[in-house]
Amino acid sequence: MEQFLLDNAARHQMLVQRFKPPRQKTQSKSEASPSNITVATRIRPISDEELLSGQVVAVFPRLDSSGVVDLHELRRVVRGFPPLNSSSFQPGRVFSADDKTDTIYEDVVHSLIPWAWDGNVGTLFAYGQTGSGKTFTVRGLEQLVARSIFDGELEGERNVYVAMFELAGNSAYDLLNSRAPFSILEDHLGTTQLVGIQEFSVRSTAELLALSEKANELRQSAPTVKNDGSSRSHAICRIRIERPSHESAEGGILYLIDLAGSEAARDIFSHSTERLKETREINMSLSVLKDCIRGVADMEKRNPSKKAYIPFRQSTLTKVLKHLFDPSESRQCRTTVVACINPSFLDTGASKNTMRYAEMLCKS
Ligand SMILES: Nc1ncnc2c1ncn2[C@@H]1O[C@H](COP(=O)(O)OP(=O)(O)OP(=O)(O)O)[C@@H](O)[C@H]1O
Repeated sequence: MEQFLLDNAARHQMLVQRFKPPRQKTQSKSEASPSNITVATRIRPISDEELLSGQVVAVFPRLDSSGVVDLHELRRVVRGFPPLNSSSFQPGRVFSADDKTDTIYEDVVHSLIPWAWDGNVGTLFAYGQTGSGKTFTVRGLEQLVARSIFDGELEGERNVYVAMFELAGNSAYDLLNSRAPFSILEDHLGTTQLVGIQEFSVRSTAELLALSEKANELRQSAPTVKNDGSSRSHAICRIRIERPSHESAEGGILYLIDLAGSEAARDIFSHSTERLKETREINMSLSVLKDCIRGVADMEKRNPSKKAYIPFRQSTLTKVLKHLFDPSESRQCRTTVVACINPSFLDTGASKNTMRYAEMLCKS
């Protein structure tokens, strides 16, 4: 299929130029949703390397601020010229290739900071296919978060503590302690404890960024078909914010989560047995996470008082984030999901899946 697309790149571009978008009937619900989940989609720029290899852009946000994204694929036919198959999505607040990380921060992430500062739980997930820009986005956001926390605009005194770790399969590694393994256990009160992880007190933006840099160097990566430096683990930065006068109370928490990239079946044909197992584990944990986020969104929307079954015990990632997903938890949580998209016409299958999921979260 890849070769077929590369051979027909010029036709793809010609048909895309002729495309006349139909009127969209429904409105995007992104931030207006009453749910505590904000959904955004970031379409990264196509790289020079991708252009040089003959790839073209297939994902286009409409310019009319309707929040609609058009995706175009060439259909393979037995006889005649391949026609264009176009589909459209409303995957939340849309950020295009020209939008900087600062804009995303201001629009959908910044509000999580005072929320956590006031003792609540704010979580940011970057989700998407391998090579779609998750690490780029989360690292950029981490810097802006670090500045906001210490720029003096937030009221009151707080102690800030940071832990950074990665989850690979059922294992957890401390990224601020030479990747030392640690355990994830539930205590007698049902609270998830990260047993043996090191947490550091930070007092300035520079201290927080230095820790983030250190953690990033230790993160597990391996080449995938789509990304030479692909992250093969979920990386989690946990920022705990404690009021000195309320040390016994639970502090606010901010999680910044760079999820491992999912890989499509056609991209894993050359993997070793170990890499296949790793990919299966990543895809499984992403699937459980999706079910959990969707479950919470559904529950909030349909009947907040009725407890629903949310399968958070089925993966290490969702066990760590139990407070988000366990219906018996009482902490106030707000979540932002940034769905990341590689705009290349070679990645349309994954891009469709990512946008469908974002769309579903907006509608739930
Ligand atoms: N908004 C952007 N602007 C410019 N370059 C970007 C942007 N987003 C991503 N890139 C570049 O695209 C490549 C892939 O991005 P990145 O490594 O962040 O993907 P990923 O989704 O984290 O991949 P994986 O899941 O495989 O780790 C990198 O070279 C990155 O620098």
